[in-house]
Amino acid sequence: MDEPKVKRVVVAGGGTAGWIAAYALVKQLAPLIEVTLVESDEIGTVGVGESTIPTCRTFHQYMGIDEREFMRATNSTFKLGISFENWAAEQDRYIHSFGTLGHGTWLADFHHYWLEARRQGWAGEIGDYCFEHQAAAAEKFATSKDATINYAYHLDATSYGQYLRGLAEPLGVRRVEGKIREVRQNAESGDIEALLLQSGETVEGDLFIDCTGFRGLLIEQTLKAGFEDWAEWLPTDSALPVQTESVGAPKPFTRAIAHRAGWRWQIPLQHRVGNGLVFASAFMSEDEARALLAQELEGEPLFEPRLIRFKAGRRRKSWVNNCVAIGLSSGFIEPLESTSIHLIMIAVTRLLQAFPFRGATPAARDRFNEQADREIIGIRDFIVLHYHATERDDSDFWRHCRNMTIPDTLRERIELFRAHAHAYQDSHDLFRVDSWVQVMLGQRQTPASYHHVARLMPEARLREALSSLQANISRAVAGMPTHGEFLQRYMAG
Ligand SMILES: Cc1cc2nc3c(=O)[nH]c(=O)nc-3n(C[C@H](O)[C@H](O)[C@H](O)COP(=O)(O)OP(=O)(O)OC[C@H]3O[C@@H](n4cnc5c(N)ncnc54)[C@H](O)[C@@H]3O)c2cc1C
Repeated sequence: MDEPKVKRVVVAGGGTAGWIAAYALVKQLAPLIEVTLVESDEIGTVGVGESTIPTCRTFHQYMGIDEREFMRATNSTFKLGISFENWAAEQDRYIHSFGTLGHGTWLADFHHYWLEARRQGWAGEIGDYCFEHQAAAAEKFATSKDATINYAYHLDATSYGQYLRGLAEPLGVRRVEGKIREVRQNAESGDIEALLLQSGETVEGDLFIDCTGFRGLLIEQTLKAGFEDWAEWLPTDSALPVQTESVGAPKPFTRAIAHRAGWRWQIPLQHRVGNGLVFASAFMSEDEARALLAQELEGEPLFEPRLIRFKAGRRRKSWVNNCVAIGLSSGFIEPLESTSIHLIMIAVTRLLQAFPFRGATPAARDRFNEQADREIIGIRDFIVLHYHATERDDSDFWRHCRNMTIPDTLRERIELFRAHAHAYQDSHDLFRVDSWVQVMLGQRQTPASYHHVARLMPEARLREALSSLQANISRAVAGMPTHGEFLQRYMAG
């Protein structure tokens, strides 16, 4: 085989996206490629992004990351899902867990049988039939060789970048500190040839990964990929993150607590809690948001919250010429279901699988962009569901969300669920049927009917199946340590 044409890879940006990309590229493809990362200490990183989903574990396994070492370095805790509070109605709560709901059949998923049991009047809540859900509700956690538990992490974003840097540099990633002043393109092809830094240094490359965050220095400012704005469906556009001291034992779930113009998060780490208020500036001023956050914080703040403005939407193309945008430069939905780090990891995985050793072809770029589009659209719909399917009527913000026109793709899903309890996961969808069901039910979407096969099951058999499942899960959860106890033991091990 002839020598690869694409050998010098330049990663622009050293936030979570930049260091994930740099580490993965060098770990998997060196010495076929050389990786240089350019980051600016003066600009810094967005500094948030601390809640993940279980795909993070798979990615870490591919990358040979040791769980204990990573958790120690990033003060991580375990996460079993998200507790949604005040979403469907004030004082309401449900958990979207990472678990599987009961056991369905090939004809009908579990929730159809559960709906029949509810009709008969004796079934518990849907979460009673899910191990991760019950464990989260009881604030328990344990991993063991005998039983699987589906989990993710809460991590310290700054330490995570530093940890990955510590893995990447010994493998050969060259880090250049400095501000990119100009991007040099080939006059004919438009391909990027080099980054010119303020120091006068020039960093040349064959393939450029734009991880410069919201500014999209290469993909947008240089290559004009275009941005599709989703503000009509996702009205929040501002966040006030702040860290506080821990109060109490860390919970094995993220809290997403809705307020009158958005929501706030609580992410427990080993050494502190990450908090933040997300709000829609059209419905709440910065001063009001600061006052609300200060009033609701549970621990002592470790610094003054700083305002982050963002735009929900996606880059029209993530891969243009010889530049691939990964991370916030490729789009941002909003952090409600903790999907951004997943999108970084999946984009890096796709890039590794389709690495353009002989130069980027239009077919490779189209395939990459098509996959990225489909996935982010599926996530967008899932997030919009939380805002739109609500009974809240207590503020202009919630009335706007209830009444807004939603994407057709989501409207069809909601109609299907309401009419037939039908939920599905398309091949490009990140979220499984169990996730759609938990959120649909949590947002009080009551199906008018369900698969009649559930009615064919004799009541005694259905009762026996559900009761023993619930009892087995409860027994297992009762025997588990609390999340705090397990964490302490695991970190000491
Ligand atoms: C409020 C909020 C909450 C979030 N919560 C979550 C969450 O819970 N879970 C989750 O998965 N995601 C979350 N995210 C998203 C997550 O923060 C990002 O996906 C992640 O941090 C990756 O960011 P990034 O690396 O793309 O950009 P950044 O962190 O902004 O990094 C950009 C990098 O580019 C460099 N750079 C920029 N311009 C130049 C230049 N001219 N010269 C040199 N270097 C330059 C910067 O110095 C920096 O190193 C959240 C985002 C927000 C806004």
